Amino acid sequence: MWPGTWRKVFAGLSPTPRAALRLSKRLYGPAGRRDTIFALSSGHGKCGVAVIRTSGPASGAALRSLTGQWELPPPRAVTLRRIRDPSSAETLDRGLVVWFPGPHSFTGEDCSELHVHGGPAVVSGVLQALGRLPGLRPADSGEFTKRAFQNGKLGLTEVEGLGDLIHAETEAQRRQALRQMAGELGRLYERWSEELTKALAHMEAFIDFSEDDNLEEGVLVQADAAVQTLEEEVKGHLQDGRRGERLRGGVHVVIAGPTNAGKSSLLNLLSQRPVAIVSPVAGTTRDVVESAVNIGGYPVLLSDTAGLRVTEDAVEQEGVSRARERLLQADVVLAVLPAGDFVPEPCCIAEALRAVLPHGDLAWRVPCVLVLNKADLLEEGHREILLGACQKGVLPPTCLLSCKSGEGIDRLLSLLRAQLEQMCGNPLAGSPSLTQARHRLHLTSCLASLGRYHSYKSLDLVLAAEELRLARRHLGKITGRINAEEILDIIFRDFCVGK
Ligand SMILES: Nc1nc2c(ncn2[C@@H]2O[C@H](COP(=O)(O)OP(=O)(O)OP(=O)(O)O)[C@@H](O)[C@H]2O)c(=O)[nH]1
Ligand SMILES: [K+]
Ligand SMILES: [Mg+2]
Repeated sequence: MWPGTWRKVFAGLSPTPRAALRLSKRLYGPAGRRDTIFALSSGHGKCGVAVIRTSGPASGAALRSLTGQWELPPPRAVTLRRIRDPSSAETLDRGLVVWFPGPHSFTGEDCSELHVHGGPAVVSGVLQALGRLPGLRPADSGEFTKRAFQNGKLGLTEVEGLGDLIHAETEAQRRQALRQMAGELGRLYERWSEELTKALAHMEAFIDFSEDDNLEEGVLVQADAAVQTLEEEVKGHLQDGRRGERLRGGVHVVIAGPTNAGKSSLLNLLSQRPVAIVSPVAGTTRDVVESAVNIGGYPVLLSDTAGLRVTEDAVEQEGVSRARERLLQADVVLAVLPAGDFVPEPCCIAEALRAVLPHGDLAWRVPCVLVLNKADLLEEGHREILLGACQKGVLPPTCLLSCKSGEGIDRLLSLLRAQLEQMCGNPLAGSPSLTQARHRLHLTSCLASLGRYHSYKSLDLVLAAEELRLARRHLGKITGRINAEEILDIIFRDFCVGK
């Protein structure tokens, strides 16, 4: 049997304001307690099933109001219920409901989920009904995740991993995000933080008690050794060629070469759609044309650029200077040359490649793949001459390609994949990579503090200990153990509503 007040609410009778306030306090807790938030957690637009989530102390009451049943479903079990508008008792849908009493929920608070039919009218009907319940309000972007963090359910690096998982577009990105979300990166930083704490404790003990004889001699040496080991580890972690960040943000591959080599044709071939204009007119491409593609599970941002040549045309000159600029930002260069230019005399390939690469340097720090395009136009026997020439000497990995017939595309893809693998690493192997510029910033500051610790340690132990404390603070900012609202806002801003 329901309590009398409940029966009144369910009968659609509105209680007096005073009684309503009392009722609301009984059901939803006293004012000043945390709001209960709700949002559509699945994607927007028409879909088969939409998931609406609530989190906060009034979640249970909201579920009771919407299902019209006093009895809450068993925890974490999916139950079919009629979902109704509490004020009019009108049926909005029949759907699945799940009750997650805190602390065993995503946010750590009482949570509920309503799985309803994904039509816009059903979804807006349920959202409006929720909005009319006392103590409930629509969630802000990332608020569910923020509450999970504040209730200790997730560390900051895990939160970032979750955000990356939501945005992951390729398999390698997904693997890296899952690993970070599972807490591996966070645990690494926490271990470092603990080691610093230990070293700091030893130093402080020495500072405070070294007058007494009962302190071991080796305490300071031990702390110093621990700091040095840590320093090496942090340095190694930072010198990872930005693999985690590259995998997260995409590898920048720049297509460059002389006019009419087939650069735009190659962009279109790799993108599998006509992204850029292709024409027999030399100097067709002027702006940098970008296209995001997935190559072997790695995210790649391809840039097609203006053909490199000396020209009187002011617009084309601007195109060429943009191409040069983009080349300087490349992670990998795809240099495209027309194969026919180098037969039967293949001697000047290196010369032509130098004209493409920055500073005319074949040993430039950025990896390069050489594409000899329009292989379909080669005469019999010329392929062998070219391939033979490319295997010798200073040239980067080379492939003969025809954008027209598709010949050679498999070899090009495998050359590219090899470069990407080397650059991004295997996200499942080895120690986890740092994935954000934010991590790099704090780790660099941490190293700087450790460096100052070394300068101070023989002069002033108190100052040296202070630097260890600062180093630990920098690590803490990565995992969120130091409560800094500004870092939180930066991270949660990237989340969408309902996450
Ligand atoms: N036969 C043959 N023609 C090709 C091939 N690739 C491109 N072409 C042709 O070569 C011409 C130039 O191709 P684009 O892709 O516009 O060359 P581009 O390097 O982007 O040229 P610009 O933007 O002007 O520097 C077009 O007519 C293409 O159809 C190929 O593999 N074989
Ligand atoms: K062209
Ligand atoms: Mg072009």
